[in-house]
Amino acid sequence: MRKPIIAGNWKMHKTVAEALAFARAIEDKLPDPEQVEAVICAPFVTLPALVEWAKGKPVGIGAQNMHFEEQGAFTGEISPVMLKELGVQYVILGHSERRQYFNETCESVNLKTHAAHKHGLIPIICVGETYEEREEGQTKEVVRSQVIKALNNLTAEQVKRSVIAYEPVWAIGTGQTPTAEEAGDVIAYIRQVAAEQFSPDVADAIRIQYGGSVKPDNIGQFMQQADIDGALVGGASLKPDAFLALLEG
Ligand SMILES: O=C(CO)COP(=O)(O)O
Repeated sequence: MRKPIIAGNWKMHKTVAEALAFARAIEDKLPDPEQVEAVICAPFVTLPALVEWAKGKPVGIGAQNMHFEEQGAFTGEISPVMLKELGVQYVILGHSERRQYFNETCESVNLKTHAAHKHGLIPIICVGETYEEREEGQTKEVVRSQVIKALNNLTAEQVKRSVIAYEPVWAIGTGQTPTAEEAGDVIAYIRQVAAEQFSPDVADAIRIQYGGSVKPDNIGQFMQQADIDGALVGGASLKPDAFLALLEG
């Protein structure tokens, strides 16, 4: 059985003070970790305070990006070693905003995925088609290529520990979503790609989230799809009540 994983992606929101105010507002209301894995992916500068706060609580803390090298002359970058030392457990890789604005490529996502596993971080690997690609009927082709490249040369055990987030680019921050059935269909296809690239056993273990305009009032329909194992949520994860409602499904 795959445990659902609901992750908030705060993007470039919240100062340390705001992050801690959020943390205090949810800390007594977090759900049973046997039922759902709750994760907050926050800006780098808030991670030390959030990791400290999260100790012993049923919530994991993640970063939103990292470099693939352990150290070096990469001004402005953060390495997996630095995240690991802090006690960060997850890292979002290949988010469409990073692909669009910060030159992230399928090749760098693959290097980062290997680096994440080397340092014991769980990668949340984002894939998804643009509006134009969807209009041209290329959704599955695009997603297939992104998944195969991201997972290239990983071991079966590493893939099983990875999380994939299917985030159609046109659904991010727009209030538009595919239907739950459409999202479920693409996610089932991603599982099929993982079965071909690795094995049915690996495909059965890897968790695949849906992301893109997920809110408390629509998460239930996505979670009802057999192949959808959770959600990666932007805007709606910023408010304590909404985040708690998302965790309740
Ligand atoms: O990009 C997203 C999560 O990574 C989705 O953002 P929204 O939930 O704000 O659409």
